[in-house]
Amino acid sequence: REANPKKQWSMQDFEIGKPLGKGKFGRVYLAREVKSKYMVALNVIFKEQIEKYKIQHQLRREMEIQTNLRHPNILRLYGWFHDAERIFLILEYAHGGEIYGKLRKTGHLSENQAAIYILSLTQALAYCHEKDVIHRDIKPENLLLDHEGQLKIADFGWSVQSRSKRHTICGTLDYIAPEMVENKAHDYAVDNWTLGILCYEFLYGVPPFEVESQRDTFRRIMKVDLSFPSTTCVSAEAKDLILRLLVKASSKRLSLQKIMEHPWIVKNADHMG
Ligand SMILES: Nc1ncnc(NCCc2cnc(NC(=O)Nc3cccc(C(F)(F)F)c3)s2)c1Br
Repeated sequence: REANPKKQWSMQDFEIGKPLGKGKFGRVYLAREVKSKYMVALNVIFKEQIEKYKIQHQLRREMEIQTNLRHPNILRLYGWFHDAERIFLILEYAHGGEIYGKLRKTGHLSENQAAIYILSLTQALAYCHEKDVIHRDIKPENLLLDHEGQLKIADFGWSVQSRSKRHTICGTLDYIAPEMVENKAHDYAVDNWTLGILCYEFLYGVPPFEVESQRDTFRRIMKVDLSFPSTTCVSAEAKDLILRLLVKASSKRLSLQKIMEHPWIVKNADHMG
């Protein structure tokens, strides 16, 4: 069912329900589109916040990027509207809420569940990278679950259209210096690093470099100071995948394609995709 893209939406089209969570600059509510009775999530953003932090361009970029993305593991942005003081994002409603909640409740996920989520994330990121989109802010808070437990990447508020568009526009790549090419590769590889962080967090219940002070976390990341607590039993294959993703040299991180073929994924993700 495709929302009519041309339609001008307004508050009159929706009945507002319970709050679903706190957004960055406002709140998210469950809402029902009156005519179709379709359930959506309405993200209410206050204009004075957007103006205060001068992030109008980011919000506009999210809308442009999101309207072109269609993937089972990417939360849909159906449209938006605004009134005098607020902007409303009309979003796909993820009935299962944030993965964060599930992780906090269970402590850590089974290898099977973790592998299914990592495979879904990898497929969604492969799709984004094909469209020259880098999310850059993949974290448990931005990962939602639909009514079937399917993972949905949400909140492209920090994503960018990568520069590769400009390369192709200028036609030849012959004159691009290696560091420029490396730089492009570097852009994409941030999401691969994050997959390693998430894989660790799904299996151990905490991110690998979490320590009290921000400074120490930064130091541990730069040293890739990684250890696997023996308190939680995790397979050697899972550790192998994490070690191939948490690599300082961005070009040396396992590619999205190679993640999908990794023994731990092949063995544990029963390919729900
Ligand atoms: N159960 C649920 N089912 C569906 N959704 C839920 N929560 C909303 C998840 C989001 C998806 N997309 C988002 N996008 C933004 O927030 N964008 C945004 C907002 C302000 C400023 C900016 C910017 F200016 F910084 F770009 C960008 S939030 C929940 Br809980």
